[in-house]
Amino acid sequence: MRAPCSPPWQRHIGWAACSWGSRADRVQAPRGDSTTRASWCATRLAIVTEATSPSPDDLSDDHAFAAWAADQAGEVLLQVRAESGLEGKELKDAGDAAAQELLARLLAEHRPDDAVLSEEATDDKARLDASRVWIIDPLDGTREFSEPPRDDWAVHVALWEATADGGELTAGAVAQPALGETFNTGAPSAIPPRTSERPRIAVSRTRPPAFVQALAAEIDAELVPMGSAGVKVMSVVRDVADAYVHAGGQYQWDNAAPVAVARAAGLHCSRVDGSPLVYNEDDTSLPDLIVCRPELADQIIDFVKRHGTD
Ligand SMILES: Nc1ncnc2c1ncn2[C@@H]1O[C@H](COP(=O)(O)O)[C@@H](OP(=O)(O)O)[C@H]1O
Ligand SMILES: [Mg+2]
Repeated sequence: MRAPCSPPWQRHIGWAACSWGSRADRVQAPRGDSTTRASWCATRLAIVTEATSPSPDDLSDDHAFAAWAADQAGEVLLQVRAESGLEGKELKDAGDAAAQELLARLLAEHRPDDAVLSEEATDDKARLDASRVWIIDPLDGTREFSEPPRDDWAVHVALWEATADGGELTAGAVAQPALGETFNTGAPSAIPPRTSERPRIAVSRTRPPAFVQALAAEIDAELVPMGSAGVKVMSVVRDVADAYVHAGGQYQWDNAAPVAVARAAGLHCSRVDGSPLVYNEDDTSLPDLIVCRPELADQIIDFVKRHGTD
């Protein structure tokens, strides 16, 4: 029996591992190309999650559904990482495929009338005429996912809804499975008081934009590199950083759910020039953003207006 203080995802993993057999006779992914192995993982692992469904009443709430779906995909990803025996690109592909398969299935089952925009699926332009669109990134920080024991990877689930003058993000969740945390708009985070006098700016660990170094020098900030857009936004929610500043490329799925969660927590979210972040546009590219404590926004936007992002 597992210790009662284990977080839910650990208890779930224990149950899932048992359902596959003991360590000695555990079923291993088949040999073969990465597509075959990824598909094996997706099928086998998706089955595991069915036992943890909450009641349909709970799931009629979009905030609760987003949190639950992100959490479920996170558990599957933890299992792929721990149980598949895959590494490197095969592990990335298996994670992407398993989380996509699960989220697509949960959305089809619980939100059959809604459109979906996913990093891992063909972009069905019917979403442009839909009133409700789920914008999902089944695995953000894919590179870090494939480098155990790194914990800077996430699952993103956001809901965009049409309004009279366009549309807006109305619900969202970001799971950080390796931390056992799922941040969501149903229970908005209270931002802790700032613990660092010197601003901390979260940046991409592998491709930090050059202008952010100049920004940091001007406002006497420290750069905090990490993987995953969702993890960087949640680092501001968690008071691990005070701002996330990015430019040079990103897509709607990379930042929709993180922005929904950050906004609900009262953080500033905008493009780097201060203009609004607009979702469910035809072009999936949404290449830059700022998420920060409100008191830092003017300084950052002013820097970009003076220096640009090149
Ligand atoms: N210049 C760029 N062009 C396109 N996508 C980018 C990008 N910089 C970051 N991203 C995407 O943003 C996410 C976070 O990246 P990073 O960890 O470097 O900050 C990653 O998503 P995925 O992991 O879902 O592919 C990555 O692909
Ligand atoms: Mg991503």
